[in-house]
Amino acid sequence: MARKFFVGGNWKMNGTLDSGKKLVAALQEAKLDPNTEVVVAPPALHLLFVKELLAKDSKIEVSGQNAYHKVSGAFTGEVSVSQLQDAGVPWVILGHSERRTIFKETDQDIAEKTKAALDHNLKVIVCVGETLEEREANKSIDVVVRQLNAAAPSVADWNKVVVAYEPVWAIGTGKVATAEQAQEVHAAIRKWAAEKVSKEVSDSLRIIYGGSVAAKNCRELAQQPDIDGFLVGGASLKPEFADICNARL
Ligand SMILES: O=C[C@H](O)COP(=O)(O)O
Repeated sequence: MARKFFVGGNWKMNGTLDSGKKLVAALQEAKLDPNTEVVVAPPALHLLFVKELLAKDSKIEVSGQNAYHKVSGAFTGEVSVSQLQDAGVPWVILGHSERRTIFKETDQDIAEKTKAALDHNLKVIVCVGETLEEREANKSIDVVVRQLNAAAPSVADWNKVVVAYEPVWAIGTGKVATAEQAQEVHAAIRKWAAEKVSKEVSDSLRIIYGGSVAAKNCRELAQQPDIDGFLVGGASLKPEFADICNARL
């Protein structure tokens, strides 16, 4: 089954309203591959502004970078899944390694958030990936499988999920995983899906790669059989993001 190429731009905690406006204008002017699904994740404060700017080009959707699983209440500083739904934000990134490492989110937290997001009709980019220490101990696949096993019971409809493999050691470091290293883990994720979920889900699940993706390395990665797109950090703030969206052209 052909899986639609997916490229997410995670702007993280960067930019201003003005720089967001310029990024949107650049995307609207770029000639993007119509066979690529493009999603951008601005900071929470900028989400609605960017969504409104993009409305002229409905092909590009917006995503939250995180959400809290409770619907409402005394959770100062959080944005809930239901608030994203209410605001018409269709996607949310969950389990990003910066949430796991800096903000100490656990596999259980991410499972709860995933369930809540899907229950509120959001589509979810679930992130998994190992640290450098875990890779050096040959535990990359064990770690990713552990993270997926924790999230899987929360998923009733895998069509609403994209899995992002993001080795922590490759994020923002300029050390991109080689195409072979990334493909090996992506193939293991697809095998996991076939065994734990179903062959049908395994065939259709989009597994995207994140970690220092740039215009100069995206094409080789995009040619791997189990790499269905990218989650891009730093380069999503630059004009080269359009080239990354067009990696399969
Ligand atoms: O969400 C994106 C990833 O953390 C990758 O970030 P990066 O492209 O800056 O390495």
